[in-house]
Amino acid sequence: MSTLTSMPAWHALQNHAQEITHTHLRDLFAADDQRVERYSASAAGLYLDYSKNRINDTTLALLKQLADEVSLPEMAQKMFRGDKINHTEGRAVLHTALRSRSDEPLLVDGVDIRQEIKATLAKMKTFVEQVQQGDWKGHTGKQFTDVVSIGIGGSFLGPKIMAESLKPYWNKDLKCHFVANIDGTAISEKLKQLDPETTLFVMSSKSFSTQETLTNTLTARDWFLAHKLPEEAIGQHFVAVTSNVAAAEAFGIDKDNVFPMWDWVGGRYSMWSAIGLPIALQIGFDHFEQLLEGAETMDQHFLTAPVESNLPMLMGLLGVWYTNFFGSQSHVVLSYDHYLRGLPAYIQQLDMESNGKSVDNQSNQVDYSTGPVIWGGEGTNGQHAYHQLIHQGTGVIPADFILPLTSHNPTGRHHAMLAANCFGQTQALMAGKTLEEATVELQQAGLAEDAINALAPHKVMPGNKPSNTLLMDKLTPTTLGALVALYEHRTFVQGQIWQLNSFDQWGVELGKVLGNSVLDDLESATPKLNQDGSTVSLIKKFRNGEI
Ligand SMILES: O=P(O)(O)OC[C@H]1O[C@](O)(CO)[C@@H](O)[C@@H]1O
Repeated sequence: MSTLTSMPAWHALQNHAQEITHTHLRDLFAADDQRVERYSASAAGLYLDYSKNRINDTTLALLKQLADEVSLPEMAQKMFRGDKINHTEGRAVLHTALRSRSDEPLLVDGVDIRQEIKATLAKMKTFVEQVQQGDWKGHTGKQFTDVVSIGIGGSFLGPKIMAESLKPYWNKDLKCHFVANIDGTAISEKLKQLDPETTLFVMSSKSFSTQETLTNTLTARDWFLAHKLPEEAIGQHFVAVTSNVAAAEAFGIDKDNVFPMWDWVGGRYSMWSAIGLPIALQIGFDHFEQLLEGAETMDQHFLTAPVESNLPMLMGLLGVWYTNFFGSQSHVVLSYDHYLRGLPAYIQQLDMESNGKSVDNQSNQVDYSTGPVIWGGEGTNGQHAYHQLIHQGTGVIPADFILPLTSHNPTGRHHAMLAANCFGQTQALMAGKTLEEATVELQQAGLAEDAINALAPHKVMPGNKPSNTLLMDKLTPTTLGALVALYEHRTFVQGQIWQLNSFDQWGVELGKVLGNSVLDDLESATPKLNQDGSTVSLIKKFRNGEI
């Protein structure tokens, strides 16, 4: 038995789950007209209603006890102060420092990283302003109209989704595009739309060794030079963001055009660093700073608020409650805002790359479930698709509903209808529809008894399906920064409970290595073909160009 599953709080939660599983959320609401007041909290411009969860005061007390037994508050302090909690890579985890305005020195290996962060932000600000004002132009003297950000994983999804989410704040004279995939179609389709004279490329790679990013950058460079622009123009049109400045220089990027980042920032936590340069180019540096400010406010809330009102703690602990005591294997994130349609994919990367692990911090195989599948999409679209499974499927799929109260595009009754659908879904998931209610409905519709008996069970909605509702006044850089930081800390909370290192990602490495050996076999005149039968057969089909 692992340390976690032998903790007193874990046992108490197991027993408590047996009891509460017989209680319906409907009854909990009926018994307590103050339930939403008691089970809601606000911070950093966000309001969390967690009353539609299968919890009572005992649940919360036991989850808090579990957090204490795994020393969660101390672990959070360790992360913020720069202890090397990413122990498998020997690295500190300091994305929080990127958005902190504190002047107190923060040392990593004897270096005060506050100064490096400040200097990099200043360099970003100058660059963004130069591009916006046309002081940094293309080689032929034309102002930039397009930015192509080339990167993948954490060096892609954060910038892309934040830029997309903040469209109302865009600098209208500049359009950021994003290319990640090694599929040549991605970059080819993008380049077809662009004029090299007015295009700026930002190459983002923490390691500066990622196959997709290096290859796409070389393709972009070839395209650029093929348009009769000289080699010496590269310096004006290509900049890089990396922690490996030497490799960027060796690749041909001018040293002055390299924006540094550091190994104490995980890729999926890096949009707050210079990896966020495309965001700053798209929305302006002031708005980028507001994004950081929103995140910093959430950081302080996470560090200081008691568990009962601590949004990341509550959301993280509730996730553990369902994963480990109700057998939930997935968690759905539903954005009721078109601009936030990409957020579920961002949280998917953040959470699944962080907590998709099965070996604990003591290097033992875990004997409990860890990170669930994170998925989701945009409301109301999902209501006409996968919500069916959430309502009437066999498992428990906890859901987060996210809604800004004010739209950036007030249009007739649209926003009220959007909100009504959002709230209505949480109500339906919670309350459901009983057999008696379904029967009465069908009787009122005039159906015969046999038909009612056959149909009514299909119309039963079990309800008792948990959800959180997250509201904000409006989607702004500040509230978005707080929202993303909330999910980062939620991921941290769960990783700590599960005793995982949420900051490495060894699992993706094997695929990269094998991919390279397969590539040799696809291209070599004398392939080794020493893989398994299936892989060899696939390689041969590719080489022959026919199935
Ligand atoms: O920024 P890099 O070093 O190019 O890495 C890109 C991504 O690749 C990964 O290492 C996983 O493949 C991510 O963690 C990272 O964000």
